[in-house]
Amino acid sequence: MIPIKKIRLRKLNMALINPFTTSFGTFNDKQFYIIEAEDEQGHVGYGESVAFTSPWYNEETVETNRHIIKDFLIPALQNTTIKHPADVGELFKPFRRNLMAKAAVEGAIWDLFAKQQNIPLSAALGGQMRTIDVGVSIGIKPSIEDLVNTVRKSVEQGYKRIKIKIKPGWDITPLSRVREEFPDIDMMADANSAYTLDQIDTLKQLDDLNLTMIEQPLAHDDIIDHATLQKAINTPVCLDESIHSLEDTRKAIELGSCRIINIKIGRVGGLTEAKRIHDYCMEQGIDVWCGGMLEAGVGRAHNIALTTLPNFTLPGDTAASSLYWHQDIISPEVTVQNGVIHVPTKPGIGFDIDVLALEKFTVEQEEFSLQT
Ligand SMILES: O=C(O)CCC(=O)C1=CC=C[C@@H](O)[C@@H]1C(=O)O
Ligand SMILES: [Mg+2]
Repeated sequence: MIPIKKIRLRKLNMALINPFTTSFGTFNDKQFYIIEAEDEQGHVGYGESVAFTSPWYNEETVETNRHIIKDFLIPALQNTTIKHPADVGELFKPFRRNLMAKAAVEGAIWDLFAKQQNIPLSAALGGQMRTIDVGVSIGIKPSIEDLVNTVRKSVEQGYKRIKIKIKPGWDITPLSRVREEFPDIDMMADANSAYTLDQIDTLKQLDDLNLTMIEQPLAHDDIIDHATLQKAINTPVCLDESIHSLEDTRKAIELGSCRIINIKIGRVGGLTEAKRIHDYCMEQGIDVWCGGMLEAGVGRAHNIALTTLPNFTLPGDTAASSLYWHQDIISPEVTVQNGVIHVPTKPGIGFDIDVLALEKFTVEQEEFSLQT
């Protein structure tokens, strides 16, 4: 039984070190919710929502998070006995989608559970890896030289994999230049659904670049055209936005839509579903890696715990805090030594919360008492 006395919603606003460009424009800072679940003994579990302030990645926003968590998810937890964090997903099933809101609340309960059991979150999930390999994600750059210099810096920092964002008009030429400069690096491209099958000839040219994968080249809600594309190219297709559940995963694999899956805890509704997808992909021989959503330290810590599961065979996007934040909300911050993160062994997410930083970045907070 996981007794929860109160749940706190904190809206944070943190300035990004590097602006993040999406189809909605460029973000210079990130607003997001941290969820705190506290028990009678004073243990506090932390979860982080990865929703942005605009619905460019999926249908959720910071504001929809508040509405769904306050008006549906917390009331669903009232007068309910939660025996294990895996029960939370079942409880939230009647509410459609809003997976990032669900994942943030479930994540706080997973962290609280692990702290109550006095075990690391990684152990609670069944993970055993003591170190994890990580890569970096590089956005669209103003020039090819700028891209090459950014790749060089990341390689010198020892990152195990370089992910480069592409779009029509910024694809084969910049990638070829990087490959020319760095013939042996583990390089992948992320298209964020910028292509259609009309550009299949361009996508076929990726096969000359020895990429480890092309991530989400086609529509965000497609697995049919991705299956057509995967049959036409040798480069493994990796799905991100198309996969929201174990069921989506099963269908994509049956159709041959991909050979790799980027698992993001927020996109699939939480750690329980993320673990189910991991386990199914392991049975089916599909490699997985843990994607990033520009998380602060709490979300980063959850990603690290998940990535200790055995089928996370490919470097993920959980890079060091210092690539994103002037100051993170955890202590110590996430650091990367030669492309490797050492998994924390303390109970729960394994990092302390930097309470002063948390307060400094909190722009709003609400607290709800729970009868569980
Ligand atoms: O957290 C990171 O550094 C990775 C961020 C990142 O690459 C992405 C975040 C959200 C959507 C995409 O733009 C992209 C991705 O495809 O994972
Ligand atoms: Mg992606």
